[in-house]
Amino acid sequence: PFCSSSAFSSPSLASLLCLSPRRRPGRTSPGRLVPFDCCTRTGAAYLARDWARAAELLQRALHSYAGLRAARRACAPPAPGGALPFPRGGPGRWEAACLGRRLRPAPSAHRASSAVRRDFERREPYNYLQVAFFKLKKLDQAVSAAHTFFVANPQHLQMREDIEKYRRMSGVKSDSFRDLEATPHWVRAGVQHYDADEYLQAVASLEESLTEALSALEECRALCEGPWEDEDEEEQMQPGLYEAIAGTHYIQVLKCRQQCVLEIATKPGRISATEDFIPSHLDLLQFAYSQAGNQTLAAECAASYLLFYPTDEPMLEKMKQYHTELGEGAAVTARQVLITRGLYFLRSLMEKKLIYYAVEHLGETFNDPVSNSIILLFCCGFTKTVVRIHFRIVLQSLLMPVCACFSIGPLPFEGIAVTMDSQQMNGTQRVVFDRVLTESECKDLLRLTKAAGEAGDGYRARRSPHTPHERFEGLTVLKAVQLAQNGDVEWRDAKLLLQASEKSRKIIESYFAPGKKLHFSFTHLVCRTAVDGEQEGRMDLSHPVHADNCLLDPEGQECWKEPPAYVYRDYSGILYLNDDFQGGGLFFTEMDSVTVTAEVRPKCGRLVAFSSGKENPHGVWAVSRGRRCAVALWYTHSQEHAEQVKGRAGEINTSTFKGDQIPLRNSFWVFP
Ligand SMILES: O=C(O)CCC(=O)C(=O)O
Ligand SMILES: [Fe+2]
Repeated sequence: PFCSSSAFSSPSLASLLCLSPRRRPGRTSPGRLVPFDCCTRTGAAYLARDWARAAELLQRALHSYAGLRAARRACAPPAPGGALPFPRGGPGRWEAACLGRRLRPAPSAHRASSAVRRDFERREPYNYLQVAFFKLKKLDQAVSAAHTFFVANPQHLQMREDIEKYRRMSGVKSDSFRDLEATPHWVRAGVQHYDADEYLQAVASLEESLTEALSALEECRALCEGPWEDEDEEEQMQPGLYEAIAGTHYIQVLKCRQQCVLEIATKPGRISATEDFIPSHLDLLQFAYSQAGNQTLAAECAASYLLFYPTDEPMLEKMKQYHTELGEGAAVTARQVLITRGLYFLRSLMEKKLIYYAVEHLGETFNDPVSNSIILLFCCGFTKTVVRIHFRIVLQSLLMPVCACFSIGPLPFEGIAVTMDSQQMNGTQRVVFDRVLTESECKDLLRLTKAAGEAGDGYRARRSPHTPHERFEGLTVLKAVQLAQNGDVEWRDAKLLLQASEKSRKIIESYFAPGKKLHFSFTHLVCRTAVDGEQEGRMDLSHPVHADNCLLDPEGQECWKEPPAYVYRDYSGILYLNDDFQGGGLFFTEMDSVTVTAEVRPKCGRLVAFSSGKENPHGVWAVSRGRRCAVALWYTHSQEHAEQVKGRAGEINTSTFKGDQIPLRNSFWVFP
């Protein structure tokens, strides 16, 4: 009955759904208030008739809006001349600091256009919410949303009609007609008492609502993940626990909990039971207790608050004050029941312990380029084994946003991004990483390619082995080192080539084969240059379609893993250095060698990596102008086939490496 509902014809539809361009919502993390003006996505979901998503986003926005108002209320400075002393810095600063503490992202991110604010004041989102719930066949929730809207908009004829329809519907209970915005009596009482300086009553009400919030959160936890391990036990931090909650199950737990908290937040008679609610209450409580003269409990609330925001300066300051007031001997501890909550909220202790655990147990895998993700997974309760199993699936999945709540220190290879994974490249074992090299590193390596043209090995600027329309210059690592020793190229550049190859090796190893060693098989710096005057009507490729470790037979749809193919190569990588040329894209095909499944445009710092077998036939489009340079890398699991600078360069003078060797010491390059 609601297709013609007011929700679809409301004049403010455009503003609520943000059909006009609007600033994107800020990045958010769990446990933090989402700016309530997150309607761009709501609008998209709504218009796409993705009711579940629309309902979720609307609820989240409503919840954030409520949180914002609560924060404003709680942060309103005390009236001048009242019983309270004026806080330091004056009321304006106090309010700003208080809001800053409560609202994350920053208060400015919560600013919404006046049209959207008006819509929220008029409870417009409930109108959309009722449609979404109705479509989702969640009648009870649809009715309460409709009722909530109607309470604030009794003149709304369309809604009046809708409400009547709901009333006549079988399966709709009369207690479904709830006002979801009605403030529970004890919250109201708490606020009133607070305002009236009746701190003791305020304390009682606030304690009651805190208990209520905790039990609501507890309910979600129990509902979603079963009983907790004994909170007091140090074992909690042991890997065993994470084993127990690891894997896909944990993803489900996280999803379930989010959903549950959301539902509770919009239940009638309940304050929003998010975790942010707890520290806000503790802040109010510590103030109320101290005003009521109970410094011990005030200090306990302050200590509990610090579990959530351990670096909050005003609270640390107060804590100091309480210590002085109570005397040195008095033990001030946080509330026992809040310890896990605090941990949960911040995850800081857990995070640290897990990182220590990871450092200790993960060894080299930990030091890999995607260790960001590994640590995040660890923080989310994943074990080493599970990390391995779920590694690739999990990276792109919901876990990333869910877990991205920790700030972690600088990591090796920080800043590298996975731009495309196998799925996005329509294949298996394919990936594109970006930012593996900086612009200046690309420049330095390009300088080396000049030497390749003059004195490089292999092709020495001869015609390409693949096409007469391009020149091909190659420089092996070995040759680069020799040239550096002779002073023909800068030593620093040669070393950079070694380092870049090692970095790529680590990246590829940890992405595709964590825990299993990958050795260099062959490495060279290659440039392909279009030969002027030979590009007209060109139909050939710069590099014909092939697989790297077998002989491709497109007709037979086979790939023969036998010599002369380099059958021991397991993974291939190409680290690109530039993009100032025409053509030259790398592409992947099916086994038929003609059906293109993915393309990669080279650019500085981009590393494409893939398994070297028949699952990855690939080729390079003709380079029709300019010069295309890359480091081509092949890796093998077989130690026997490991490329050794030493083995093949007997004449290398090892003294060159002295002192210079440090950055390469742990690399897989084998020096004398
Ligand atoms: O340079 C490229 O993009 C790919 C080269 C390649 O496939 C090869 O050398 O085997
Ligand atoms: Fe290749």
